[in-house]
Amino acid sequence: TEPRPDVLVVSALRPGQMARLETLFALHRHDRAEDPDALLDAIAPRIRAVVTTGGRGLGRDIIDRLPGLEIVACSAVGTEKLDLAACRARGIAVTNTPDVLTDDVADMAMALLLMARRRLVEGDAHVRSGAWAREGMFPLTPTLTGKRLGILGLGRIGQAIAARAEAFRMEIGYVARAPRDVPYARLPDAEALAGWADALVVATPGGAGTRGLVSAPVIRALGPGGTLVNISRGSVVDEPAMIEALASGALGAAGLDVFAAEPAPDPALLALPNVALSPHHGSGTVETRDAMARMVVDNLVAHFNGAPLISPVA
Ligand SMILES: O=C(O)C(=O)[C@@H](O)[C@H](O)[C@H](O)CO
Repeated sequence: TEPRPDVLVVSALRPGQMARLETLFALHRHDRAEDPDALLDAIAPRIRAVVTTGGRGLGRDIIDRLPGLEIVACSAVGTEKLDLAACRARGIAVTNTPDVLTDDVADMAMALLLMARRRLVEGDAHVRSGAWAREGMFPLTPTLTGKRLGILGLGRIGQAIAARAEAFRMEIGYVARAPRDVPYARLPDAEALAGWADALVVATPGGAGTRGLVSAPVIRALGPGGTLVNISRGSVVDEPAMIEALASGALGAAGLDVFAAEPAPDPALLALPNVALSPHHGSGTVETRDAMARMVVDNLVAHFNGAPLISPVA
């Protein structure tokens, strides 16, 4: 029988799919190694595939030490922490896990929009602290119904957010590199979209191409009554400018699932009352993470069977 291909696990998948990997491949646990360097020294020439996650990624430091690497399978849709250029240069295939997480991430966007705009975190505290009985009713908040939602990036997740916002009877506008076949207003750039919208959701990929796209002028254009939601990557937003605007009232509120520094965001952000926070959990459901893990293993099986990959990264 053919020896099982050697696979390096840089970041583990859900338990069920790890068990499946164990049966299909010879696993080498870089993520558990006491001395990962020594492990690589011992097995590097044999490694044909790497398993990783979006948060961990994979850099040249490891890629360059694996002469026989054929495929990198990543459990995430966002691949900005993978050195795609290094993979492309060597013809190494890369796969990610789109589609299976779209609904959960879109739900998270709507949840953060409601939490921030209806001030649900503060309202929860108003009840728990006894302030409701002591001080009376919580202040009124702005509504969502009939308001304008601007979506920055109308890809799969952006469109799923739009579908949900329609159910909330919001008017939708968007910015995208190319016009989409959708019944929404297309605005020329982020600043115009922020000026048009009551709430702005960031749904672009991360990486160099979108770094600081939500700049200080964009945040100013969204304004004191505006709500900013980010379920993409912290790098897309000029975070110091956002913190300043939230503190001064130049920006009304924000709902954030991603940050410039994870897992320890800027303490100034954590102290602001008009921000709803979530620990990069957009895809954080059992069902979705299991589906993402399954997709990683399915891609590896397809690769080693010489079949087309399920979700190759272009
Ligand atoms: O898919 C993505 O791009 C994500 O951000 C999340 O679904 C991942 O869970 C995260 O990258 C951690 O691996």
